[in-house]
Amino acid sequence: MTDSLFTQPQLQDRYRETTDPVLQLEKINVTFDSFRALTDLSLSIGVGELRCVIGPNGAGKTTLMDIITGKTRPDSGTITYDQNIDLTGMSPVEISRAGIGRKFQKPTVFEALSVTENLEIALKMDKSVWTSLRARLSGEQRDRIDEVLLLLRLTEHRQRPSGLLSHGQKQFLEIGMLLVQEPHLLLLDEPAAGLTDAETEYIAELFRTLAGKHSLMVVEHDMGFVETIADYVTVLHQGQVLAEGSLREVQANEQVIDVYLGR
Ligand SMILES: Nc1ncnc2c1ncn2[C@@H]1O[C@H](COP(=O)(O)OP(=O)(O)OP(=O)(O)O)[C@@H](O)[C@H]1O
Repeated sequence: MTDSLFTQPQLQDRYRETTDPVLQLEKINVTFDSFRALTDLSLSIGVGELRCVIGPNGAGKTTLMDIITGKTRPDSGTITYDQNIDLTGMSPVEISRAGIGRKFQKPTVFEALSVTENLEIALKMDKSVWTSLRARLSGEQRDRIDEVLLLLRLTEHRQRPSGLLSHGQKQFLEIGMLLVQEPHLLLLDEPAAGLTDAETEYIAELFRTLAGKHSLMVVEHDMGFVETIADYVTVLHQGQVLAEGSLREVQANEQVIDVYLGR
């Protein structure tokens, strides 16, 4: 089922290998007043990779997502998406249209609207809420919504006002709102926060399914969840990359143990 939804190749896909970077950050610096939130940060994420970013509070994880999505402008450095798109001068809307979707930690669904209506709005991000609700969906768009409802286990709740969903269902709906837009790169901030064990297990399985067809960058504190999903982990500390590698490798790193994992 996911195959038909997530294999809409872009023209350049056939020239890409999974080792090619979908996102490259080089020497990014971000300063708030005189505080250095990111310092000379360089990071590369491969096509189809599932990357986890971990690190203590204040390490710069949210700021990292903010500069990728255009919410915050870096003072210096370059951000290259899909090998030749320079994100540094683009607006958040342009970046989203280029294929980068972001899910914030707190669900931000339209609570008065039904589950399906939320997905319809997400499909037509370029229109206002009411215009998009009145606009007719194509058959293909309806199919895509149905597939996402099924994938996120929301089919039987499709007519319910979203405000009546559980916290986990709202998180799933928001992930669905990203998926209907078919992003190439998904940025997810603590997607497992507040989920039940069963929901966490399902979301881990879902992310593993999405990886390969999408690239994912997941910021997460729950090490059990990171262990289940991550191929490769980046540890941030004080706005810099402290370590990178498999979870086992970074867990064995003395500096990572000192500043984040504890002894
Ligand atoms: N707009 C801002 N103005 C001033 N300082 C900021 C601003 N945004 C972030 N900071 C500071 O930058 C540092 C990095 O913050 P950031 O939110 O990116 O960290 P984080 O790793 O996401 O932390 P957490 O795990 O607590 O969410 C923090 O010390 C924070 O106080």
